[in-house]
Amino acid sequence: MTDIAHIGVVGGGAWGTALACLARRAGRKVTLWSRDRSVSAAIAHDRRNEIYLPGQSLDAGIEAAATLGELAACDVILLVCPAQAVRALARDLPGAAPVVICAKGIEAATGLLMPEVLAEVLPGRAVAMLSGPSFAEEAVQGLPTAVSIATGDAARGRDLAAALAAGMFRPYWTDDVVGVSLGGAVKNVLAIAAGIVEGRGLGHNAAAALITRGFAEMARLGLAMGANLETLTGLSGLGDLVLTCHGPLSRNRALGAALGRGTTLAHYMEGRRQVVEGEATAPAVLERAAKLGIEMPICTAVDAILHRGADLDEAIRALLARPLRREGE
Ligand SMILES: NC(=O)c1ccc[n+]([C@@H]2O[C@H](COP(=O)([O-])OP(=O)(O)OC[C@H]3O[C@@H](n4cnc5c(N)ncnc54)[C@H](O)[C@@H]3O)[C@@H](O)[C@H]2O)c1
Ligand SMILES: O=P(O)(O)OC[C@H](O)CO
Repeated sequence: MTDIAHIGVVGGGAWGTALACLARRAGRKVTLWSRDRSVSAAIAHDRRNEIYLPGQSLDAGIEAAATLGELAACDVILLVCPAQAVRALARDLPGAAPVVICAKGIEAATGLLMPEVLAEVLPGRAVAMLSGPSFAEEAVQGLPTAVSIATGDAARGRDLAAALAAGMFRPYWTDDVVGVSLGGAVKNVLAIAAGIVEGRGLGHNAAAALITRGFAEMARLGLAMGANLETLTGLSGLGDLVLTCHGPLSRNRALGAALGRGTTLAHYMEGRRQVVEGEATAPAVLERAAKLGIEMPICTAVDAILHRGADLDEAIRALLARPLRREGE
């Protein structure tokens, strides 16, 4: 039995709101903080989050915290903000409770995985990573969803899984923190590529090739960083890659589709409040890969299209014109 009775959620976006609902369904007391107090107030009082989860009825009993300090007595804190905001928010986390990072990305300024950022900001604090194929909209509707929770301490992983599991939400635990952190970050970059394939009308053959060769890139980097193959082929790696590359609910895929149809990045992002993690993570993935001498041609093409003005059709032609090689090489 878990002794995790009270869960703090930092972030009132789509996933923070969904995880707060899931934790309520698991019978936990839940307190949610959002930097926008009108969002947390609406979640708590109206059971709505029309900005990030429009049209969804939320669970009763989520309490709104006006300050992060009000989370000091929580048994666990779920950190559910964009990856690039994790460092700043972690600095302000109160108490000593374990932190479960639910952001999928790599810090652009440092090239660090999310748990590596936490280790710098909160040295000695217990940290876990939650990731996997999980559209917030589906999870909050009570549709079946399975995720991975990674922590170096197996007993803590089991307790966290037990504290969040309920009905249709099924967390697995693992000690492969690097694998779970990396899979969720790289899949966002590849989902932008999958969107481009769709937006450009490149067909189903291309979509399947993109997922397969994209996974090869994720696996090459993951293995070089010490991840386990079973994690990379699991929920947080291949599982989330397949979901995000195919799922119309993906914001990363939607960005790619818009680019494929000829929209510019700046135009697409103008006035948009929802995070598109792959955009900032693309160069960070490549920096990490370069340090290890790992080739990631699809991620390189995505980064060039996003940030270096590369012509989309030229980038696609260049990918297909790469030297032929034995599969698996
Ligand atoms: N939406 C999903 O289906 C889903 C599922 C699994 C994981 N995730 C991951 O969860 C993380 C959060 O995603 P989301 O879907 O909740 O995003 P979102 O765009 O719906 O909401 C982002 C939230 O973070 C807040 N925020 C943004 N910048 C901030 C800052 N600098 N400081 C404090 N708060 C800030 C926003 O106010 C908002 O509450 C991302 O890393 C995402 O990849 C999302
Ligand atoms: O909307 P996306 O592209 O950020 O994807 C959401 C989740 O990460 C899917 O697991």
